[in-house]
Amino acid sequence: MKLNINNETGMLKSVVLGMPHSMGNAHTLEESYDAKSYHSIYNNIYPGEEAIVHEMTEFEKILKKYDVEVFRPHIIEDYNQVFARDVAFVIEDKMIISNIIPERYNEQDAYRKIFARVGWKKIINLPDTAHIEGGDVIVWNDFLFVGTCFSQDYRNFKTARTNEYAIEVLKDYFPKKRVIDLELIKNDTDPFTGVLHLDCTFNPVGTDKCIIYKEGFVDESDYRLLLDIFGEENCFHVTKQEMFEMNPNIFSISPEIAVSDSSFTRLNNHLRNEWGMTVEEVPYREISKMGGLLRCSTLPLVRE
Ligand SMILES: NC(=[NH2+])NCCC[C@H](N)C(=O)O
Repeated sequence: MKLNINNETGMLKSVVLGMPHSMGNAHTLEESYDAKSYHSIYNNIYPGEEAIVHEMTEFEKILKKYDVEVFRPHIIEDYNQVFARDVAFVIEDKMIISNIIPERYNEQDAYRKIFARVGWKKIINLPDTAHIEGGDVIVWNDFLFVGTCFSQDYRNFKTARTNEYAIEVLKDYFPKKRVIDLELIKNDTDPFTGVLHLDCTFNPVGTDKCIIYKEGFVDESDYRLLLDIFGEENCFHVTKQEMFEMNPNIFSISPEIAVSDSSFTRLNNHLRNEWGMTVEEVPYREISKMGGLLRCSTLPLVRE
């Protein structure tokens, strides 16, 4: 397989979709490692497997409808494998294996066959202390946007998944990319305040547009920079409630086609009516309760 990812929206050819089966029981509050799951466990609304299987099956149908080749990780018993995005990520023709949070280490085992297809020459392993997850990495042509946490107490946050060292290493591997680090607000228990990954607060769509939540950024100047890059009129601003519902985390099949949650009325109308896009709607409310959505469930391998 020849990997090829230069941006977020090029015509999708191959993708890994996470695995809903045998996801195990809900964690305890103490064991949870993202604010949205914490909130769901606390309120006794953490989803069951049947609902998750249904939602991912609906998503897969849309991918197949557009002739996308869909790979799946193999099933690890009683282990949540819904969010393929974070396990590894592709930049150009290289696959970088994430140094993911320890609670999710085992997920990588299930990708052995996929890694073998990619071939070791195209795989980059990072030094152990370079922490990074695919949800924090957004490739956008010459730009590489990376969500991070520079705070002193980085290690105290389970929701801080990407550190400065990983960004430095990425710069060495991709010297031609303009790497933009974006510091994100972290909070392990309040999903209305903290953002887990960059793709929970910002996501490009089309060829020159994006969805963005201002309060996800520590520095307003980072938010302003993104507005400058995309142009104010090309940015769809989401509210706090919409961020909580995970509106930024939709998934593009091409510059013209996005897969979105059927409950995102304001966003979907905007994509269709203002930006002329085709929006494929899938039910994804239950998955959203585990801290990710459509982008998080995928790991794109080839885009045209
Ligand atoms: N790219 C993403 N935003 N992924 C969401 C992952 C959610 C998962 N519960 C975690 O905490 O790791």
